[in-house]
Amino acid sequence: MRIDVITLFPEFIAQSAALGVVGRAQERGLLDLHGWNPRDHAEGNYRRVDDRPFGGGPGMVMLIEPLRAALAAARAADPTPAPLIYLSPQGRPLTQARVRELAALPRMILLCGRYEGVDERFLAAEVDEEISLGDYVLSGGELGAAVIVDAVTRLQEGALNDAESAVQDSFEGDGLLDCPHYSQPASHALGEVPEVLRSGNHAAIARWRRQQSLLRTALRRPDLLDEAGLGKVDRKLLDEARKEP
Ligand SMILES: Nc1nonc1C(=O)N1CCN(Cc2ccccn2)CC1
Repeated sequence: MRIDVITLFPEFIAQSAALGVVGRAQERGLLDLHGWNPRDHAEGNYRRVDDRPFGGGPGMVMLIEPLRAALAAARAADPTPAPLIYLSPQGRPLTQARVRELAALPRMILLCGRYEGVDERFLAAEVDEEISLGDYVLSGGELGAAVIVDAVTRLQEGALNDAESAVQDSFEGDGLLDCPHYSQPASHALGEVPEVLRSGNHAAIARWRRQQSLLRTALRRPDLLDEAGLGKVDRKLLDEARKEP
């Protein structure tokens, strides 16, 4: 998969993608990541990329022409069609379902806004989709871009080893929250490891983990439970867990 990121801080994107799974995916040729800085395409001595908003008000707005030139350079670098996705609070909140759809694309171009945003004429003319990381205010779109790069790269074939795939599946597979996890020591001042996890009874362990995921989801994210469409077995497990003291 190829991802192009239009950003005033391409080094941030490169550094955030250099580590762990994403760094390994780049080494394996599973991810082809490119940064495009509008400032490299800005005219004049000061290479302006922003200016004051018409109508007054605080902050600055990113100018059309440097963005158009950076986008043109990105598209000229590779003929593969790609949607232009703008990270913004006005976008659709990012979900794992959308991540899965994006991960299936051959290429995408991510636009990271700074300041008060981008000239609306550029957005209207060029942006295919707006995605929000969540209902809070960041300093720019770069963190959102880094999140999308990470989340879609993890879904590229060959990006994860078996253990990492199992973790991904355990969280993503059924849309429930993960169960609690424990390791050494079995006994600690902070508490004991649940006996079932030390029983060696793999059926009982699987049942306990499923039940804990269901209970945790019911308590913390009942909205996810509704979406999960539980069957009879899961409902019975959850009812049993809810009755426990
Ligand atoms: N929440 C988020 N999920 O994605 N991005 C954000 C986010 O807060 N930001 C900060 C403002 N930037 C510039 C901006 C300002 C106003 C309108 C549109 N764009 C975009 C990125």
